[in-house]
Amino acid sequence: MRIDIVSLFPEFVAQCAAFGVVGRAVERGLLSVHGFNPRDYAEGNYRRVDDRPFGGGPGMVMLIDPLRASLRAAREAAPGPARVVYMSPQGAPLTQAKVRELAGRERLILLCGRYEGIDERLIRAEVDEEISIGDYVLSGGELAAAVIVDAVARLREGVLGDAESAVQDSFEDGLLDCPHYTRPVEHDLGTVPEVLMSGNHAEIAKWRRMQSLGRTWQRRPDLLDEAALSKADRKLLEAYRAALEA
Ligand SMILES: CN1CCN(c2ccccc2CNc2ccc(C(N)=O)cn2)CC1
Repeated sequence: MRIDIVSLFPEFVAQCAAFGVVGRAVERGLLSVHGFNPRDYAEGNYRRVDDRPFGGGPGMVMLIDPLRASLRAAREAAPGPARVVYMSPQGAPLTQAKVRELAGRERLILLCGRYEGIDERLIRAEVDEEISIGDYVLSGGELAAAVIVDAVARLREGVLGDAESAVQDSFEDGLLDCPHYTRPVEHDLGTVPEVLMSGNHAEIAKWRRMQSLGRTWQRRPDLLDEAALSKADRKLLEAYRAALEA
């Protein structure tokens, strides 16, 4: 998979692909991340990439042509169609389902806005979809792009070993994750739930599923569509609730 980043600070995003599982994926050639800086494609001796907004108001707006030239350079840097994604507060909320869809593509171009944003005509002509990583404002789209790089990369075949498998990830099945424990069993901060020491893998799986269901119900009821739960899941959630009242 190739991901191109159009940004005034491309090394910022490239750094996010230099560590951990994503860094290893890049080393192994499963993924490549390349930066394109609109300033390198800006005309004139001031190499302007922004200008004042028509209609007045504070701040500056990114100019069309340096961005358009950067996007063209990114497209031409490698074969094959690329999906152009613009990270902005006006985008569709990023979900794990959307991450899975983006991870299925061979090429992405992530467009990072600075200043007050980008001339709308460039967005309409070049952007395939706008995505927001949450309802808050960042000083630039680079952190949002880094989120997409990480979330997408870890779903690519071969990136995560069995040990780190994304399959049990929370949100993979639409639920929050269960609690995790490791050594020591006895600690002044408490002990480890008995079931996890039982070696009974069916019971352990049931306990973990119950915890995921219960925590989702408690913390993110918006994620829990109780109607869509299997009978077994509904029973587990009942057991979780009953244990709270006990
Ligand atoms: C002071 N201005 C800085 C630039 N910004 C802006 C405006 C338009 C596009 C990109 C940006 C870059 N910022 C982002 C980007 C994404 C997210 C997200 N939620 O995904 C939050 N912020 C508007 C505000």
